[in-house]
Formats: sequence, C-alpha cells, structure tokens
Amino acid sequence: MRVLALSSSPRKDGNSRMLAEAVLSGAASNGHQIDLVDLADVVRAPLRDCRTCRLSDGRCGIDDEYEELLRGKVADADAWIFATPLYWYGIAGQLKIFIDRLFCYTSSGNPDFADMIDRLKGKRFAVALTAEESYPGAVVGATAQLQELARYLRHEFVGVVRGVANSRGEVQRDPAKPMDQAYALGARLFDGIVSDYRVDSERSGVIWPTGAA
Ligand SMILES: Cc1cc2nc3c(=O)[nH]c(=O)nc-3n(C[C@H](O)[C@H](O)[C@H](O)COP(=O)(O)O)c2cc1C
Repeated sequence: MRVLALSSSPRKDGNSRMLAEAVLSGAASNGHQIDLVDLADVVRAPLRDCRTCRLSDGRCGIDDEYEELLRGKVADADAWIFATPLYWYGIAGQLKIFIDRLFCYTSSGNPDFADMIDRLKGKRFAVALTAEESYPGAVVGATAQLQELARYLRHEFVGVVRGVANSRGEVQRDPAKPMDQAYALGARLFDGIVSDYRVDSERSGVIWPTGAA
C-alpha cells in the first residue's frame, strides 16, 4: 500500500514532521511504500474566488505544484498522514490551504471533478500533531476538524498521535513516548479495526482475534 505524509510545519526539522516520519517508519516496517511531502514546498497560494480564478476550461488557475501533488501522490495514496503543529489551537495554515484547495478540483466547475472525488475517497487516515501545551483540550478543535474531514471523504480515521513539544526535536523526549506511538500507528495503519458502531450494528462481541499480541 502507498502511504503519503503531508507535513505542514514550515519548520522542516521540527516535531510534527518527526512524528510523521515515525508513522512512515512503522508503515515501512510492514512493507508499505512511504513518501513525505513538505506542503511549504508545494502550496504557494491560498484558495481564491474560483469564479474569477478558474481558467476558461474550468481548471484551477493557481500556478504552483498543488495540482501535480494532488493528481499524483495524494490521489494515488492508500493512506494519508496529516502532520501539523498546533497553531493558535488549530491546524497549521499550510495544511488548511491544502484542504481548502481541494474545492477547486471537487466542485462541479472543474471538468474532472467526478473522477477526482472518486480518487480522494476511501483511504486510511491518521494525524500526527505536536503542541507546546499538554492540556488535553488544546488539540480538540484541530483533531475534530480533521476527523470531520475524514468522515466527509469516507476515509477510515485510524488515529491521532499527539506529542507535547516546543523546541526542535523535543518530541523525542516526551515521556509519553509519542514517537513509539507514531511508529505503532504506522505499523497498524491497514490492520486496525476502525469502528463506527451504531446501535444496530452487527457485532461479534470480540474486537481482537484470539492470539493477537
Ligand atoms: C504560530 C504558532 C502558534 C502556536 N500556537 C500554539 C497553540 O495554540 N498551542 C500550543 O500548545 N502550542 C502552540 N505553538 C507551539 C507549537 O505547536 C509547537 O512548538 C509544535 O511542537 C511545533 O511543531 P513543529 O516543530 O513541527 O513546527 C505555536 C507555535 C507557533 C509558531
């Protein structure tokens, strides 16, 4: 399977990217193909008013490497890892812009929108997030936003790994060991049961197969 991490911190030797790399290492340990993109290298402009920005054939008029990233790596991946620092109790701007600009390719003004919607659906999805504050509520808004995005895109939301860190590399010293958690998350990216039970869901009563470690 192809696992793509989108790292949104402008600090490329920072904590959230390190967590994402650990998720990828875990995925690679199970034979998956891994890749990481720094959004700051690709996404150079925010969403504009599509009515005035679209080209005459309906394609997106913003001239950067976003479309290449989207049509290639993002649409082709089987799992997305979104890595973000907590910025002002939300996700980093680069990541928000990446998400906002999905609109240009999924709204009906774009000639390929139906195909793109198909290609963006049904992936495995995980989040690697770092914040200075350890207060649990600090990351709730950012996490909820990404969870709702995953639901909307019909993804399987596998999990969130959260590190408490500020200076570069400090996430490795977080006593909660988020780097290990990230590795484990990557390793189980495609096997974990992601449940979204309803009251009338059929359930066997057993979550993990007997004999599982
Ligand atoms: C612009 C900015 C806003 C931030 N806002 C918050 C915040 O609201 N809460 C928090 O706990 N940490 C906040 N931080 C700290 C970062 O989330 C923290 O240092 C994180 O580990 C940085 O990740 P990085 O090394 O991947 O860039 C902020 C940092 C910056 C630069």
